[in-house]
Amino acid sequence: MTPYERSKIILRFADLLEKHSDEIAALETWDNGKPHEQAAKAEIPMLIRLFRYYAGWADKIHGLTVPADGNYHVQTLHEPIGVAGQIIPWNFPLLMFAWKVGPALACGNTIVLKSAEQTPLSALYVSKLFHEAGLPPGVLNVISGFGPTAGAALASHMDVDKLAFTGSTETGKIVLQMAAKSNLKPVTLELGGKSPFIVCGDADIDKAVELAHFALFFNQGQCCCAGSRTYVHESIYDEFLEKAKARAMRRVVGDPFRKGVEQGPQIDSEQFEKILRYIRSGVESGATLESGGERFGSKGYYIQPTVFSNVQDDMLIAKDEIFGPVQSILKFKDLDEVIRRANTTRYGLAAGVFTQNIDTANTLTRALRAGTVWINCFDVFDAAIPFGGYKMSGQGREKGIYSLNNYLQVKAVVTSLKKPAWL
Ligand SMILES: NC(=O)c1ccc[n+]([C@@H]2O[C@H](COP(=O)([O-])OP(=O)(O)OC[C@H]3O[C@@H](n4cnc5c(N)ncnc54)[C@H](O)[C@@H]3O)[C@@H](O)[C@H]2O)c1
Repeated sequence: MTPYERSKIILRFADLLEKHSDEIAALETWDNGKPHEQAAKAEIPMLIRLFRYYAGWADKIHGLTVPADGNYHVQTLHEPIGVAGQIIPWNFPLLMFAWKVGPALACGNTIVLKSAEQTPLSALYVSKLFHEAGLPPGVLNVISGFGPTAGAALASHMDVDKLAFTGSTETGKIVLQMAAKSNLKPVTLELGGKSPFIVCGDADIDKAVELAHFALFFNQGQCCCAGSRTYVHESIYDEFLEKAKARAMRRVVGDPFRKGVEQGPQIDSEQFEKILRYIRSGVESGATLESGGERFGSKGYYIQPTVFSNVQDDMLIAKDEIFGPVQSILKFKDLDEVIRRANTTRYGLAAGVFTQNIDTANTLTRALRAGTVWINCFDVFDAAIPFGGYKMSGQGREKGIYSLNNYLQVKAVVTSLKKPAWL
């Protein structure tokens, strides 16, 4: 179909998302356990915005004419890559669906998307809306299934032309190998992180406390880019710590459908147990437990908002991705030191910088080895902003203009010219 027709279908889909946003937000909370207010007020609007953004791209994708030596007319065609295989995780079921499906459809591909086994519900529901919007049968295929079977089948399939994966670094390595061993399909990977959140001595402390809290605890701490290493300058460390602890203790945990609740349960028993093991490891390795540290209540996979101080870089809680509501606060003395320490990680997804000094901000921006640097803000996920990791946080970028290349082939067409009027 023409790009304009594709664009109109995606726009109609966005309208349907808007129309059904109440039940979609409820489904997302049922599926994942995240606070309903978060799904309704933050995530569903972002979902709709992202599809409208990519609807706008559908009819603006084109190649170039290229000047070359000799009597030739040279052009590039930007073709759809073909069948896109997409594997997504459970922490943001619909946003991850959008980051994958939006650009792939805008570029004219067909899709087989596998949702995470913990959260199959909302992706199925919105796919039905896509068909209502006029997407022909067979273009978007959503399957529910387990990783080592359904996911592996996609990664190693000879007729899948491109693979986009979001999940753990461990699984990312497995699917990359599968792609290499099958048909060498290109792979984009969005993987784990251990992002530093750096609070300089001149920062607005109250704002920094609130944003550091948000950076870590948002979505039950289940964010790949969570600010999970809070580095605080020694001159403000004590004040920051007291306030960060007080903020964590005020965090409202409970039934995600209840108004005002900030934190729901973790996704499943496996993650719940893993987080509690990391909390025990923090205590055993000598970090100071300032607040939380235990299960919240006696029913469901709820965990108390937990804050550790006196965290050292070589502790497991400072090195591994915990993926839970556990904030680690570390002290630093000077800029060179914090740059070195922030970069000493196998990950490189994101970083937060809090300072009122533009020179400090500029120095840190260029020195930090991370795919996103947020300055005096965090978790800004506009559809146009590329997202992805350095090092073992992944390969390639999603969102924005950068995602289009993931779903296109470039064909060079060279035509011999007999009597060119000009070259
Ligand atoms: N970078 C990002 O944008 C981003 C976003 C969300 C989550 N994550 C990362 O994901 C992790 C948590 O999610 P998880 O536990 O669901 O990760 P996971 O890697 O186990 O699962 C992610 C997806 O991969 C599938 N999968 C699992 N094993 C597979 C296999 N052998 N072959 C093919 N597919 C397989 C799963 O079914 C699921 O759909 C965290 O480490 C987090 O940082 C990263």
